[in-house]
Amino acid sequence: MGEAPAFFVDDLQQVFSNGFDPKPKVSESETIVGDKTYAIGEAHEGLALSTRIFYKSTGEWVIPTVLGTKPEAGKGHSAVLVNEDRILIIKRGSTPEDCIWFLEVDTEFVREQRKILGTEVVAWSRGVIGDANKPIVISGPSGVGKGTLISKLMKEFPSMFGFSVSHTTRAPRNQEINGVHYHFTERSVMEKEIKDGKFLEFANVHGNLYGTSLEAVEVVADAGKRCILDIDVQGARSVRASSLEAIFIFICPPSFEELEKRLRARGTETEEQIQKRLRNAKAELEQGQSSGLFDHILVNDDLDKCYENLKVIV
Ligand SMILES: Nc1ncnc2c1ncn2[C@@H]1O[C@H](COP(=O)(O)OP(=O)(O)OP(=O)(O)O)[C@@H](O)[C@H]1O
Ligand SMILES: Nc1nc2c(ncn2[C@@H]2O[C@H](COP(=O)(O)O)[C@@H](O)[C@H]2O)c(=O)[nH]1
Repeated sequence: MGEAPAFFVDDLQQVFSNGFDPKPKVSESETIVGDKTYAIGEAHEGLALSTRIFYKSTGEWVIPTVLGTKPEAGKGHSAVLVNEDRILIIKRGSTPEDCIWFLEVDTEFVREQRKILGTEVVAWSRGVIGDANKPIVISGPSGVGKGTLISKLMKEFPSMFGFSVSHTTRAPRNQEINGVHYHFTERSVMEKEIKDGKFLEFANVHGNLYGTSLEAVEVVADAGKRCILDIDVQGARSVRASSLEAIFIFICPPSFEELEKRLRARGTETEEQIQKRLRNAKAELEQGQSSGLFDHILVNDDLDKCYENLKVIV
């Protein structure tokens, strides 16, 4: 797959064998990936880039399902196939933050989505420069809404962010899937793996052992995504001391009463566990807000507002 390099075409006027009538494009690039040709077009400056796929073997054009945020057209672009599975788009005349994009055409994520949706799929993600590529560490007391915010981010930008799946010795909750939400493990096994140097960080949290394996972070990086870690304040401190350069965000509740309300309403802990988590929350809130460990502190009062602020940071 992907033997042919991509090229840039200005004012493409091509007519294709199946009579497909391509709308006039200001410019269009074509990238050959195996049997398929991905045509990425720019109709007008400011409008989103369009994608069509031409099947050489059948002579047909297909409009794929497009995931992720599409880039806006600029003053033309160049396209280069990378890793046989994504097309690097370099926009002309754009700001440094907006000039590099990737169109995933055959990544693991795209292949999975193709199966789920039963259609041809491509996924856009913005290329990142400098800080924008750093992993994101999200901490805050239990029940503040870290998981909720991370889920929203992953749902809106599925090809951009990847979740670091932690190990834990706590029992799975209903709906939690081993390998997706956590790697659920025995304490003795995890302790051995910690001794063997397999963990970036680990901590005793609310009476259980939690930790981020080096592999969990590598899996996300290997998928070409930006890693998100949901870890407690002790873990954040360990990551800060490690060689992993990350952005640290602390999420606060609007009040302690509201935190308690959310934790109870979630209905996943016993009364004893809730009390333990609330006791620990007091210390975490003090440390989180005063230690200088965190680059950003967000108050999760209104969920949508907090999410918008999170998006601005990341
Ligand atoms: N801004 C918000 N307003 C009201 N409820 C919220 C808000 N954010 C999250 N919640 C709710 O609060 C509960 C706890 O949220 P969530 O499970 O995301 O917390 P968490 O910080 O990930 O907790 P833990 O650290 O224990 O995993 C959930 O029921 C969620 O729906
Ligand atoms: N230090 C680490 N803390 C972690 C990790 N994974 C999760 N956590 C934190 O644990 C608590 C409780 O989580 P819950 O799923 O049992 O509610 C929460 O604050 C998480 O942020 C980890 O790998 N390392």
